[in-house]
This record gives sequence, C-alpha cells and structure tokens, in this order.
Amino acid sequence: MARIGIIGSAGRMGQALVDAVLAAGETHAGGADKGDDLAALAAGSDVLVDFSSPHALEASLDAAVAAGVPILIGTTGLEERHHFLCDHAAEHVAVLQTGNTSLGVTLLAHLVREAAQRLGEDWDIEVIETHHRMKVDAPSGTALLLGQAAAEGRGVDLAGHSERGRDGITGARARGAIGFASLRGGTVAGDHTVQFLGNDERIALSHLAENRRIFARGAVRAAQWLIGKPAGRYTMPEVLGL
Ligand SMILES: NC(=O)C1=CN([C@@H]2O[C@H](COP(=O)(O)OP(=O)(O)OC[C@H]3O[C@@H](n4cnc5c(N)ncnc54)[C@H](OP(=O)(O)O)[C@@H]3O)[C@@H](O)[C@H]2O)C=CC1
Ligand SMILES: O=C(O)C1=N[C@H](C(=O)O)C[C@H](O)C1
Repeated sequence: MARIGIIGSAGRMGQALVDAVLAAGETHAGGADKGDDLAALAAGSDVLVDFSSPHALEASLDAAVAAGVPILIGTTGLEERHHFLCDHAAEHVAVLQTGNTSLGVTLLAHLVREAAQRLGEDWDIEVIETHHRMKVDAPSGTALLLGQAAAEGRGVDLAGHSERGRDGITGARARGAIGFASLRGGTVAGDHTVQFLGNDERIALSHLAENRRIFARGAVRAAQWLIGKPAGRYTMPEVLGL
C-alpha cells in the first residue's frame, strides 16, 4: 500500500483526497495544513500531494526534495516564479504540476489542441469557466491549461496572445487572441467551455465537473503513478496514457 501525504488536507479538495486515497486501498500517510510539520509528513510518505495555496508551494517542494519523494501539485493560481520552483525541484524528484487532474479535462485539452491546429486564426478562441463562490483565483488553472493547449495547437505563445479581464472601451478583438472569462457563484465544482467562433458558425467544447471526486480520483492515480519515477517533470496525459 502506498503512503500518500496530503498538503491542504483540511480543505475541500483535501477532504475529497482523503476519501479517494482510502477508496483506492492506499494509506493516508497524514495531512498537513498551515504551520504543520511538512518534513515529518514527507519522511513518512511515498508521495506528496499538494492542493492548498500558492503560498505553500515552496515549502512543499522543499520537503519533497529533502525527503526524496515525488510530488503532485494540484494548487492553482501559480505565477511564473512558482513554475521555476517546480522546474528546480524536478531536478531532484519527480514533479507533476497540473491545473486539473480529471480524465475528462485531460482529454478535453487534447481535443482543444487538435481543433485549434485545424481551424487556424479565422476562428476566434474564448475560454469560459464557472466556479463556486469560494474560489480565490482567476482564470482557473484549468482555463489556463486549456488556453495553453489552444496556443500550442496554433503554434503561438499564450502569454503574448491572451486577452483577460476585458472591461470598458476595449477596442475590437485582436486577431489571434485567446480570450478568458471567469464566472463565480454557488457551489459549481468547475465548468469549462472552449468556444471556437468562426464566420457564421461556432464550436463549443465543454467539460462539466459534477463534484470534486473526479479530481481526487485522478490525483490518486497520478500519485500512485509517480512513485518510483526518476526526477523530472511529468504530465496528466502521461499518467492516463492519452
Ligand atoms: N488540479 C486540480 O484538479 C484541482 C485543483 N484545485 C486547486 O486546489 C487548491 C485548493 O482548493 P480547495 O481545496 O477548494 O481550497 P480550500 O481553501 O478548501 O483548501 C485549501 C487548504 O489548504 C490549506 N492551506 C492554505 N495555505 C496553506 C499553507 N501555506 N500551507 C499549508 N496549507 C495551507 C488551507 O488551510 P486554511 O483553511 O487554514 O487556510 C486549506 O485546508 C486551489 O488552488 C484549487 O484551485 C481544486 C480542485 C481540483
Ligand atoms: O478551485 C477549484 O475548485 C478548482 N480549481 C481548479 C482550477 O482552478 O481549474 C480545478 C477545478 O476546476 C476546480
């Protein structure tokens, strides 16, 4: 039985993860939240799973590296410096960072990349996401992941083509832009739609999460898969064989 240590274990995802770890027949090696001893958790775990806050990231990665255990980062709202930290940790242990651990979104990203590649810039791309009222970051990690897939399909850099937070006299839409819109309210677990808007026709590719169990199941699968992997960066498509 694998010992899975959970950072952010008292949170919404943390609780779903504890259930999923036990349902998969693995051992919940313990949890850590703000102020808890990460070194002790890492030393007693075969793999760490962090769904908490960007503020926790550096300490989580340091604990994984010090204990020599792989780590899955599901936390969103990450900035460029956080991605550098993941790269650095991946020189020492296996690291998988993703904005969405579900099977459905992993497949959706593949479809979005394919559609963006085939349709070209005559089709405008907009990523729309809806989440529960407690979510603190926007756009969601999944929206950014889907935007990245669209950018890769087009062979462009996402940062140079994003349109986020439109308000006021924005001017006409830039050709080739990838737009983002975020809605917040209620208890929505996470809905994402990528719209391709052409002349006189539209395509919408959607994923609707009905609960957090889908993220937790995917995270446990990824955690199990990471155990024994050499140092490096890994992805959900690799875990799921997509
Ligand atoms: N990749 C994916 O598939 C998914 C990712 N997520 C992401 O996971 C993260 C957590 O989401 P959710 O569970 O809803 O959030 P919650 O706010 O419910 O839970 C976060 C937990 O992390 C703890 N925490 C906060 N700061 C730290 C810290 N510095 N060190 C250790 N623990 C800390 C919180 O403790 P306290 O309450 O004391 O602050 C809380 O227990 C978000 O970034 C979310 O976007 C969510 C779902 C799926
Ligand atoms: O905060 C959430 O709840 C979720 N966060 C992730 C994200 O930012 O994409 C994944 C999922 O959509 C739920």
